[in-house]
Amino acid sequence: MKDSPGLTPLITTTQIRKRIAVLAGQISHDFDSREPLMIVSILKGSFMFTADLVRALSIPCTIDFLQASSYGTRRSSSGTVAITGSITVKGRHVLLVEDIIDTGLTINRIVDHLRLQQPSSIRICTLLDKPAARRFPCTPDYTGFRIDNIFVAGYGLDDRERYRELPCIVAVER
Ligand SMILES: O=P(O)(O)OC[C@H]1O[C@H](OP(=O)(O)OP(=O)(O)O)[C@H](O)[C@@H]1O
Ligand code: HPA
Ligand SMILES: [Mg+2]
Repeated sequence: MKDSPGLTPLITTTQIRKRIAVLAGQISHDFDSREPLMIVSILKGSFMFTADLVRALSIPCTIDFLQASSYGTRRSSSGTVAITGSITVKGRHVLLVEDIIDTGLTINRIVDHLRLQQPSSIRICTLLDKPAARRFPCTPDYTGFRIDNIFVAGYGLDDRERYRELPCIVAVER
């Protein structure tokens, strides 16, 4: 990160790649005997994780997207989640793919929103989990890395819309 002063590498590209291989193996095993798994990627933050995760799966899946936004240009949640996008999950086995679960507000709003359509099941896969920041309960079914209560960016995650393109996760200077 020579060109980005203030950024401390936290999780390397290699660590991410290896961890995704393990997660994809577990997911492929758990959903093996079911109908095609319905991947629902929560944008924007999960675009890179989703792209790498689905390529590592060995089971058939479909891929849909919802956008959920609550941080905007802040480093703390606004407390209001704007959800955009329309998908049909009735009768499907859904795997929500998130980049990070922080307070837990976004994932709770999305699960409530989708449950109204009566999917067969909803499971949650997150690359990062910040349990110390939780204000709304959530226990993900698949977790890449548990991290401390610090603001991070890279690999899809942003700090005021910056750094999404980085191939690794960095801690952002406060
Ligand atoms: O658990 P929470 O406290 O709700 O935080 C997690 C959510 O916040 C971020 O989304 P953001 O609102 O920044 O939108 P973005 O993905 O477009 O950056 C992140 O991508 C998660 O979806
Ligand atoms: O630590 C974070 N980084 C980027 N986006 C986020 N959204 C919730 N927590 C974070
Ligand atoms: Mg964001």
